[in-house]
Amino acid sequence: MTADIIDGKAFAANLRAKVAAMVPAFREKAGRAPGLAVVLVGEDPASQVYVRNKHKTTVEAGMESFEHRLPADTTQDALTALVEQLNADPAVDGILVQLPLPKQIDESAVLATIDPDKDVDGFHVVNVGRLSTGMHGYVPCTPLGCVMLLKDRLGDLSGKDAVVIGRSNIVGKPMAQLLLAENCTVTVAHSRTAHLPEVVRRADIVVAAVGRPEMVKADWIKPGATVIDVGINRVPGAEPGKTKLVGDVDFAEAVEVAGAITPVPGGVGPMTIAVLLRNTLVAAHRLADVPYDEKAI
Ligand SMILES: Nc1nc(=O)c2c([nH]1)NC[C@@H]1CN(c3ccc(C(=O)N[C@@H](CCC(=O)O)C(=O)O)cc3)C=[N+]21
Repeated sequence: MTADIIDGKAFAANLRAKVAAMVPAFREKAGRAPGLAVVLVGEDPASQVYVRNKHKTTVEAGMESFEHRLPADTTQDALTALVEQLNADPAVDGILVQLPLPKQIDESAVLATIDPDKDVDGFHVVNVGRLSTGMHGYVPCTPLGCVMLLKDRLGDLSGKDAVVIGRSNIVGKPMAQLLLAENCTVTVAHSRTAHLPEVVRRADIVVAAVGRPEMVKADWIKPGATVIDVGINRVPGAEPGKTKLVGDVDFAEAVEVAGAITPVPGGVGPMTIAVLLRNTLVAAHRLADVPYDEKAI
């Protein structure tokens, strides 16, 4: 049996449309548009593509987009000063500092400077703490997008066995917290996990976020399981000089065993940006004291 393909691209387009539909009422009440500031340090080509996409989708949703591009040799102090300026700017509801940052910059120090109430990435320790204690804060966009896809597919996730492969601060750990909050039994596996294929084979839900191209094979997957592939790996393509994107799951194999699976591209990636807009909309409501119905999106 072949798996259903989870169309993250379509789901994300729908989510963006829902966000956009809520912007006019916010503008009416607050007298301004929701605003998202994106800070990019350096010239990494992949990061430039993401930042351009974020700008485009933000504007399409009727929000204000503030782009700040700084040179690769930017100092810690200069970046901190910009973040503080954005913290103080009433037109800015959400701040995203594109990661990774150049070597000379202490990433966690920069994230700690962002006002937690404008931290739409959910990377500030205050929001990490809020998530792990069940308080309202901001949840990282990629894992929140994964949970939306899972709930859309499976409904109630209570009692499901979930295995998250990867323990990063931006995906693996918050993913585990979110699944726990959905009453899953959660295992966090990683590069040192013993008998990884066996561990993954127990799971009703597999979330692969390790950053290794096509690592998860068909015989690691329980037949009928739901597979969410967070990996975005650029590898050599069929023709010389060309590249292609693949996930952390060997899609061609896994699609024959799984019940449902996200493709790469067109799966989790587009969800990340849609959730960023959703988080910015929520931040705008909270900062402007306009009531927001958490059940809306
Ligand atoms: N502070 C911060 N927050 C982030 O959320 C953040 C970041 N830094 N640094 C980089 C990663 C990566 N990321 C992606 C967003 C969208 C796609 C996406 O839309 N991908 C498309 C394909 C895009 C392509 O073709 O290259 C897809 O999977 O279909 C991918 C990756 C957000 N990130």
